[in-house]
Amino acid sequence: MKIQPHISYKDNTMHMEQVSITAIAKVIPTPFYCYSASAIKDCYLDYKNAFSQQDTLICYAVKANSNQAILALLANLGAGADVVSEGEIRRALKAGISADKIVFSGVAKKESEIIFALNNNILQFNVESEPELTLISEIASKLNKVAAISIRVNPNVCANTHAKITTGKSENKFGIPIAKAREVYKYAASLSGIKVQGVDVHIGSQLTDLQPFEQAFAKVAEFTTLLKSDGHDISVIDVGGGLGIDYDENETPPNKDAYAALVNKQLGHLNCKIIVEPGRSIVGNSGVLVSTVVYVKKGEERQFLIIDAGMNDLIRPSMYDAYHQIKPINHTNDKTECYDVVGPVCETGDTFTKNRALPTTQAGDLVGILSCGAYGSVMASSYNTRLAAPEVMVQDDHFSVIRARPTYDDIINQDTIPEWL
Ligand SMILES: Cc1ncc(COP(=O)(O)O)c(C=O)c1O
Ligand SMILES: N[C@@H](CCCC[NH3+])C(=O)O
Repeated sequence: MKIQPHISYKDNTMHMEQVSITAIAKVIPTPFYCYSASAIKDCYLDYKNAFSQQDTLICYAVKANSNQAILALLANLGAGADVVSEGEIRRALKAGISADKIVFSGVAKKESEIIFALNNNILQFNVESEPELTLISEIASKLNKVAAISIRVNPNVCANTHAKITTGKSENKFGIPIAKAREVYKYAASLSGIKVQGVDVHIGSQLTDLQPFEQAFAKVAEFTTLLKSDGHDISVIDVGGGLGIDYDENETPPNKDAYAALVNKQLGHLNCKIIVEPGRSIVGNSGVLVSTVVYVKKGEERQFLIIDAGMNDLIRPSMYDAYHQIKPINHTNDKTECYDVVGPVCETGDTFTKNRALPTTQAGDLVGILSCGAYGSVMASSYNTRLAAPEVMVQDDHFSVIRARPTYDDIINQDTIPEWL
């Protein structure tokens, strides 16, 4: 039985591609993240095919999952990168993504990061404010460099997603209000060390319908036409990321073909190079967080499945009330019971789901939390002095550890006790 393109049950055991997750858990203690290389590759190629009629660069949003193995896999396929820090630029370069395919987003680019990006000759800065523009101009002039820029416009569009991941409303910190952006382009064109080349927009993440994109892109199209009539040489439109995935079995977010067709319909006539910055829709459904049930605890009102993964490993449910499918790794029981699935962290919010019907489960059983490839391991912390879950990548019939579990010494020795104590 298939549960996701590269995840299925064979002999009642969950397999990722052809590898039994139980077999992995015999050698890697839980909790661990497990990713399918083929799932990532297929999602990237779906984008590539969807945009094959348009001059497009797919810049994977590194923040979604920045493991070097995933970046290298995407680099080998020709992907560029959307980055938001010097650290992510370093990761992308080290994985083999060339600088001329790197776009730098983010509201708080610091001087040192701008210097680093300019010295590495990245493709484009996505500028989010006037002070940032001034600073980039000053630094570029000093370094005798020219910074190619797009300005991220904020179209004030409702993305119909969770408030904490909505970025294109006027109350959000991102971008420059589209109504004010014309003046800012004029200012940008007057600055030394700046080459105005494009327009950028990103309205939020986990969008499950195309209508907000349509609204935003319509505004961007109209604005780009205006900029061109003002004499700006606009050759790039960066449409950001945000395409959602199916966390729930019943969800059917738009596919990449429909999304690409919309981009073409709204922006194709402008004859610009299109940059897309997908994160979640490339890696999200490739990953499972595998965990062991430590105890089954019967409370007065609830029954708790206490597992060895916590909110420090996967914060999405406690941070955004996010839904993730939870499945037994060994499906041996057709009877179901209702459980709250909780982790070991000393917070009531360390809850993955409440009152969910799951196959009857016992201590020692393995469970898989699905769709954890994006914004899972990258958002992990060592809260409660817990060791970061290792990461494993599967391809066909083999797997490799792509990030090992640190040791307690690794994390405890990061602290130093001042000698005066
Ligand atoms: C500027 C920018 N680009 C791309 C992304 C990637 O978004 P997603 O993972 O939803 O595709 C984000 C995250 O929301 C972002 O802030
Ligand atoms: N961290 C968010 C997505 C944020 C996207 C970054 N701008 C999530 O897990 O859904």
